[in-house]
Amino acid sequence: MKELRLEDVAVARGGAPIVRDVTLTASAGEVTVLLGPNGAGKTTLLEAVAGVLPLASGRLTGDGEDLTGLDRVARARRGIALVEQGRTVFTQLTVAENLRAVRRSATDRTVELFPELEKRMDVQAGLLSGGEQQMVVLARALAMDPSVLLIDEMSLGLAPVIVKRLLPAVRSLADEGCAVLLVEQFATLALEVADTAHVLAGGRLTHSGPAAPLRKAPDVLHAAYLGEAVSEPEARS
Ligand SMILES: Nc1ncnc2c1ncn2[C@@H]1O[C@H](COP(=O)(O)OP(=O)(O)OP(=O)(O)O)[C@@H](O)[C@H]1O
Repeated sequence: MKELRLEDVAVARGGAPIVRDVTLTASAGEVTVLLGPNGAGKTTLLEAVAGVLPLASGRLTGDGEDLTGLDRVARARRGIALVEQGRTVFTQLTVAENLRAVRRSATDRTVELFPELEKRMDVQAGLLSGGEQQMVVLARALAMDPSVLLIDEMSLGLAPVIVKRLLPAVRSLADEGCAVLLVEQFATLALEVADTAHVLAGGRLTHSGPAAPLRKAPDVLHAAYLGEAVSEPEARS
């Protein structure tokens, strides 16, 4: 899949509208970051894209094909993978077993991306550091060979120095052709690897545009987090 598109998407939880009017595209070869304050609806939106939650209205398409009516399994078959919040490794299994549970050859690819895991393959995943566990989670998602990777706050509970190690790996996945849609709380770090940025506040997009200008415009980002309608940073005087 080269292009995943959300058109006027609304999502509800327990009958309560959480996300509305979201239109955005995630393209192959790019990192699209979704920023925004806690409770804005970012997880809700990713879950709706993955098919965990239904869309209340709007459309989801992959290269023009309507995916809206497909369930999670059918979307996964189309190449959409979700890395959920929380480091969901099998703690009792070794790193290698965690990876092989998805695909036998997954360990080779993992070592390419995260050489530090090479010596940890026979260690129980539950004994790894948080950062290493997140590497295993990412590697498992990759083993499914997704064309669209949805990543929900992989940095939760991790130190910025670890996040700095993980985000370039996410960038390299996009460079290899994956369309990455990344939800991230470390906005500054995420913008460094992103091509396009969207800010979700109060369930609506308050900013959409290229990531690069936002790196130098914390005030624009701040306003978007507060839910204010904002102009493109380049357009400001
Ligand atoms: N299972 C649920 N049932 C009902 N409402 C929920 C449920 N989970 C989350 N919510 C509500 O939906 C809103 C959006 O939550 P969501 O987790 O999508 O936001 P988020 O932007 O990902 O925030 P965070 O960064 O805190 O994870 C919040 O107001 C939250 O209270």
